[in-house]
Amino acid sequence: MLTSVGDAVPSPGSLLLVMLVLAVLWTRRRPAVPLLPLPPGPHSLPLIGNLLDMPTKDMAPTFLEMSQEHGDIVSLNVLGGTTVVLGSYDAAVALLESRSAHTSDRPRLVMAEIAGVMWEFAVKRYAPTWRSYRRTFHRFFHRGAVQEYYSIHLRECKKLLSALLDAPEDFLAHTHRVIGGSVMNTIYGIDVTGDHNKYVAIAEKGARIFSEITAPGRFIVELLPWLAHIPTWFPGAHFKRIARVWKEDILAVRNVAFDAVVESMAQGRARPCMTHSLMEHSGIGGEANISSCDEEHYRDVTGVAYTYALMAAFFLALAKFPETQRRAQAELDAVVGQDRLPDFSDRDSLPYVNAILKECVRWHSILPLGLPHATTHEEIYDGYRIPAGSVLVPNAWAMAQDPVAYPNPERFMPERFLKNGQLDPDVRDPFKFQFGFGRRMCPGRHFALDSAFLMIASILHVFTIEPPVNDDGSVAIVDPRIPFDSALSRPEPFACRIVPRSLAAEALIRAPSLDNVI
Ligand code: HEM
Repeated sequence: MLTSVGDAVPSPGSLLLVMLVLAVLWTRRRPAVPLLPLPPGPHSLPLIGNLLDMPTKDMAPTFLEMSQEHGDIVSLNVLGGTTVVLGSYDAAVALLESRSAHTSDRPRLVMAEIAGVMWEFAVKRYAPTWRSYRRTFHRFFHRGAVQEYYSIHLRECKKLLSALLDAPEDFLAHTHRVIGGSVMNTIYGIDVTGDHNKYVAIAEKGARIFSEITAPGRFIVELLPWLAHIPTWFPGAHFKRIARVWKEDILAVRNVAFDAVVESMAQGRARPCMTHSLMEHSGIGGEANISSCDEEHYRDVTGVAYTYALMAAFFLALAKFPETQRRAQAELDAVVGQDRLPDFSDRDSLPYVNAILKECVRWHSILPLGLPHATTHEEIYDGYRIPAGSVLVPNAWAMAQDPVAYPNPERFMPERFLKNGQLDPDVRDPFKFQFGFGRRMCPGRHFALDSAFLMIASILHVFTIEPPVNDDGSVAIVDPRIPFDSALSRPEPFACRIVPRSLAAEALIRAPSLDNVI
C-alpha cells in the first residue's frame, strides 16, 4: 500500500523495465504497413459508436441507404466491434469468395449459445467441426447426389397438385407441408401428412428462432456478451427469458425427428434416408453411442422455411403479374404436351420456366442479408482495412435490386434472363448471391432448386394463378406486407385464385401416381 507520495515514484530500474515492455508491445501491435482507414460509414458517437445506426427493422433497405451514401463497403463501429456491410455483388465476391480462406467464420452468436443452438451446423465457427459437417452434408447434397431424391420430389409434387385442386384457397399451407415432406423424407425418411403436421410445425419454429438469432444486432447481448451472465430476473434480461422459451423448441428441432429414426431402426422398419445411412455407416443401430455421432449428423430443417418462402414468392409474383405465365404455359404445352406432367428430364428444354425460377429467387430475397460471416485475419480491400474479427454482412437484397444488373428491379420479368429464347449467361445469376458466398454458400441449394423447379413447372402446366376477385367483381390488388425485420423474409399470407387450366389438366392431376418416374 502507498503511504506517501514518495512510495509512488518508481525506481529508475523499474521505469526502464516498464518502458521496455511498452516498447515491445508497441512494436508487436504496430502493423507492417501504416494503418489504413476503416471503410467509411455513418458518424460514430463516443463509447457507443454506431449502436443507434444499427437497424432493427427494414434492415436491408436501411443498409442499402448507407451504401448509397458511403459506398460499396460501409463500416459500423458497434461498441468497439466492426461490422462491414457489403452493398454490392463485386465487393461480396471479392471478400467472401476470393478471400474465403479468411472470411468464412461466423461471428459469435451469444443468443445461439444461451438458447442451446450451437450444435446447428450453420452457426458453427470456421473450425474442424464445421468442416466435418460440411463434408458429410456435401456427400448427400452435391449436384450429382441430389438426383437420388428426384422420386421424392415427384411424389410430393403430385400430392401438392391434388391438394391445390381440392382446396386451392389453402395453397400456402399445402405448399409448406409438401416441401416439409421432401426435406423430412430425404433427411429422416419421414412422411409428412395431415394439415397440422408436427414435423412441419417444429421446422417452422426452428426457422423462426434461427431467423432471430442470425439477424445482425437483434439482441443487445450480441454486442455486450458479458450480459449473458446477468440473472434472468434482472431488469433488461428479457433476452434470457426469450432464450429460455426457445431452448425447448430448439431441442425439438434437434431430437424429435432424429429420435423417430433411432426408434424405427431399433424396430427394423427404418426407411432409407440420410440419417439412417449415416447411423449405419457409424455402426450405430441401437441407442449406444448416439451422442458420439452428433458431429456427423445434420439435424436441422430450416431449409423447409427457406424453400417455402421461395414458393410463396412464386405464387405472389404470378398473382401480381399473371401475364408472365402465358408464355410458360405455351412452352410447357409444346415440350411436355397434354398427356403427362413435367419431370426433371424436361428441365433443359424449358428455358422460360427456368427463367421464372431465377426471377423468383431474384425478385424476393429470402435471406435479404444472407447469413453473417466473420473475418479470421485482417483484410485490405479497396484501400480500407477490415480488422480480424469483423462481422461481414452481405446485402443480398441490394444486389437483387441493383438497377444496372436488373433494370426495373421491382418488376417481375423472367425474360430479363433470356436472349434468343435461351438463358442468357451474361445476366448475373441470382443463384450466385441469394444462396450466400464462398465456402459457406448454401449446401442445400441444388436440392431446394430441384424441388422448386418441379413445383413451378407442374403448377403452371395444370393451373393458372390469378389475383382474387372482389365482391363487386373487380380484380383485387395483391399486396401483402413483406417484412425485413429478421434474417428470414417471407410475404405475409395473401389470397390468390388457382384454377385448373382444363378438364384434361384435372384428369392428369387425378391420374394415379407413377412413383419413381424420372
Ligand atoms: C430457397 C431455399 C434456400 C435458400 C434461399 C438458402 C439460402 C442460404 C443462405 C443465404 C445461406 C448462408 C450462406 C452463407 O453463409 O454465405 C445458407 C446456408 C445453409 N443452408 Fe440454405 N438455403 C435454402 C435452402 C436450403 C435447404 C433446402 C437446405 C437443406 C436441405 C439448406 C441448408 C443450408 C445449410 C446447412 C447452411 C449452412 C452452411 C454453412 O454454414 O456452412 N438450405 N442457405
